[in-house]
Amino acid sequence: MSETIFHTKGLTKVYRSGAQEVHALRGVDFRAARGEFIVILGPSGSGKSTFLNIVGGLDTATAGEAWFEDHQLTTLDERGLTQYRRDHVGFVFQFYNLVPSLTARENVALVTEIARHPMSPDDALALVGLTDRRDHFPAQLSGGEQQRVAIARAIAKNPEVLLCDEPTGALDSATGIKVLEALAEVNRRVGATTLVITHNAAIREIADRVLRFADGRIVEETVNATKKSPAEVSW
Ligand SMILES: Nc1ncnc2c1ncn2[C@@H]1O[C@H](COP(=O)(O)OP(=O)(O)OP(=O)(O)O)[C@@H](O)[C@H]1O
Repeated sequence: MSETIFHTKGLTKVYRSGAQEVHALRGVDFRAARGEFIVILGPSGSGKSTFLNIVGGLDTATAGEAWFEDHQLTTLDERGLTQYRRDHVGFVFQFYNLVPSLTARENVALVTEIARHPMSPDDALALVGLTDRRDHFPAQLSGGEQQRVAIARAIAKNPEVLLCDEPTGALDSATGIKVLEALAEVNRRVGATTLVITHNAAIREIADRVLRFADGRIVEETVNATKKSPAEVSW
């Protein structure tokens, strides 16, 4: 059996505001093998982002366990979580959060300057097919190109894990496919274990495994015997 990189046991998250409680996660048991490409589907409010944020060290659990390799994330303090994120995790969100006054290469270099084992900004931009745009500013790039810069920035520190929350949510399908191609390429070439949250069920076909969340739980899991390349997917 392949090596486990993440696992969770009974992962539970309750948000409290005043007297109100929201049960965002109701006991999630999960395992990911190193290098897997996992797509996460499920209705709005089903707990997908909460789950991703906890395994990414951006949020903490109310109960249960979340492990990355032999680190118990649920016992780390703020400082430990920051270190975990810095050393191991790349994030890609729906909105790219690039620094407008910096070029593509400079945006990526912001991360490589503080990383322990970075690749060069040029190599990261080449992986996402943006070598010829590296001296452009974000305003001179399309939405899809900006998202590919954000992916280059996330992978330039050579993270073991790439966590993506709606990476194609703001993009049309042709542009979204280019972004997915960049993610698939990074997963293949760098071997980063990749989790992608999406509302777009067509994207399931490019995954090794698909998880469906509903009401704070994983209610369905599908293993794809063969996966498609992003270019073969349409929506
Ligand atoms: N900071 C918070 N405070 C209170 N409730 C929250 C907070 N963050 C999320 N929730 C609630 O937890 C539940 C799960 O939210 P979550 O964002 O994980 O769902 P999701 O499946 O990612 O939804 P979407 O697809 O709309 O992004 C929702 O009911 C949400 O309103």
